[in-house]
Amino acid sequence: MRLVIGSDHAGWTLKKTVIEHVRSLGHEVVDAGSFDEKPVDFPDIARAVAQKVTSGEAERGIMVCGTGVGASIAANKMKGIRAAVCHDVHSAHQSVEHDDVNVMCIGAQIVGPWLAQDLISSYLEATFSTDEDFRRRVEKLHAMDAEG
Ligand SMILES: O=C(CO)[C@H](O)[C@H](O)[C@H](O)COP(=O)(O)O
Repeated sequence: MRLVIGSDHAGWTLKKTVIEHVRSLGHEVVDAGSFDEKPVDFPDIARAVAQKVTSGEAERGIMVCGTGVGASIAANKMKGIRAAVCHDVHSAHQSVEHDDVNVMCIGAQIVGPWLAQDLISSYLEATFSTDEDFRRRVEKLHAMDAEG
């Protein structure tokens, strides 16, 4: 899978671990920044991550900020994005299986590198269910996007 991965300054250190882990699982990474510890506004990086997902340049995204909250709010402003903060393994895979989440957000001030790697493995192994209930619900999310 091709993934776009971004962070703000608060997530920058964890992003390096995330990228290494994703590559070790055999996935391709597009690095959307940030590239150092200089303060950067999370909406700018979340926008770049979201655009690479909605354009098809990447299949899914991962965003790391301090809490994951700002990143998920920002990414969800973009049409076609279903972003979620996932700090437990169950949410990391169910968010894809049931909700077709395409940007997972992690808070570097909340989870350590080992849990982050488990979250990412669960997220990447999961696929969207073919169950019609889940498909119908996500169709309703698409309809909400279209309403603006
Ligand atoms: O967690 C975040 C947004 O939800 C950000 O990554 C920042 O950590 C948070 O906004 C605090 O900002 P600061 O510039 O790092 O003090």
